[in-house]
Amino acid sequence: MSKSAFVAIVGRPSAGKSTLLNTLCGEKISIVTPLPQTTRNKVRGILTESRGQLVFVDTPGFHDSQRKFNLHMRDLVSGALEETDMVLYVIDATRSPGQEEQALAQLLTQEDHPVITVLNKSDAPPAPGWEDFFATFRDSNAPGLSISAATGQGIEALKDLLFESAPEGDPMYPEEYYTDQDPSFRISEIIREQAMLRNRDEIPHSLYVEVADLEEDPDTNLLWIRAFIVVERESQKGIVVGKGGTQIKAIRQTAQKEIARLFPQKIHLDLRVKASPKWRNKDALLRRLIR
Ligand SMILES: Nc1nc2c(ncn2[C@@H]2O[C@H](COP(=O)(O)OP(=O)(O)OP(=O)(O)O)[C@@H](O)[C@H]2O)c(=O)[nH]1
Repeated sequence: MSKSAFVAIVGRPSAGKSTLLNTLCGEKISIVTPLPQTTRNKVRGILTESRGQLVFVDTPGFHDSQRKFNLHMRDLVSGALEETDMVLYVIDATRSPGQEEQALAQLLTQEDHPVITVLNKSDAPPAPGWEDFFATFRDSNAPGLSISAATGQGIEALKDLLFESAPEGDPMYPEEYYTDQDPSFRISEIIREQAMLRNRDEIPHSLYVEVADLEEDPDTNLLWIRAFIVVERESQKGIVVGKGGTQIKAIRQTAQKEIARLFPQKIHLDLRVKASPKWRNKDALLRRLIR
């Protein structure tokens, strides 16, 4: 009988959840940047092997704060836990445990589902404090495993553990699927990754990407995409566009290349910047962005 499970990946911002999802599934599913809280949506990656199927839900980094934006993200984490069979708890071993980690660990001790805890970034020197942390925490959860999502170290052992702990069941998705995201979402995530990487110091979290139009021309085998990078303030538009448009051009070119790797068609990306004041406090928009 084969195994089948929904697995929620949880952890503090920048713990390496998206990198781990990509390493486990062998495809670039979730965007990865060095900035915390890059992941805003539940993203599914699917790993199918002869021993079964694991469907991963990549949750936003857990953040213990009252801001509206963070509250939405926290609801999303709790929601993701309800829908899953197992939890993969990712810890960044290079950062000492703090209050946030305690809060998350506490939340997970109340979990009915199996929790598999991994110490990530084992390729880098560990921070102090983890031994004490585990003395109070590890007993109530699954054994810890040292891994590196970046180098792949410990990933096979982790897969073994995940499949062993998964309940029996039939696959939920066809074998060839590795994600169930819709195309415009994947396109917007690729553009957002590039925009964030290139605006690191100035406006990291105050931008989102809207795919306004997707048109396919079967005669020329061209996929035409119009997308907007939306910033909070008029004054931020110039930063994203860059001197003489060099920055937006670079974002467009790199994103277009990345998108072309996912689709069989030739890609034309028309990319523009616009301002939508205070988008982060608008409830309706947040609900649409954080699905
Ligand atoms: N050295 C090292 N760096 C890693 C490893 N895994 C992830 N990183 C880096 O850690 C940073 C954050 O990685 P992400 O995968 O985006 O982290 P995340 O937990 O999904 O972050 P959020 O989206 O903010 O919740 C990136 O710069 C990664 O390259 C690892 O195993 N070793």
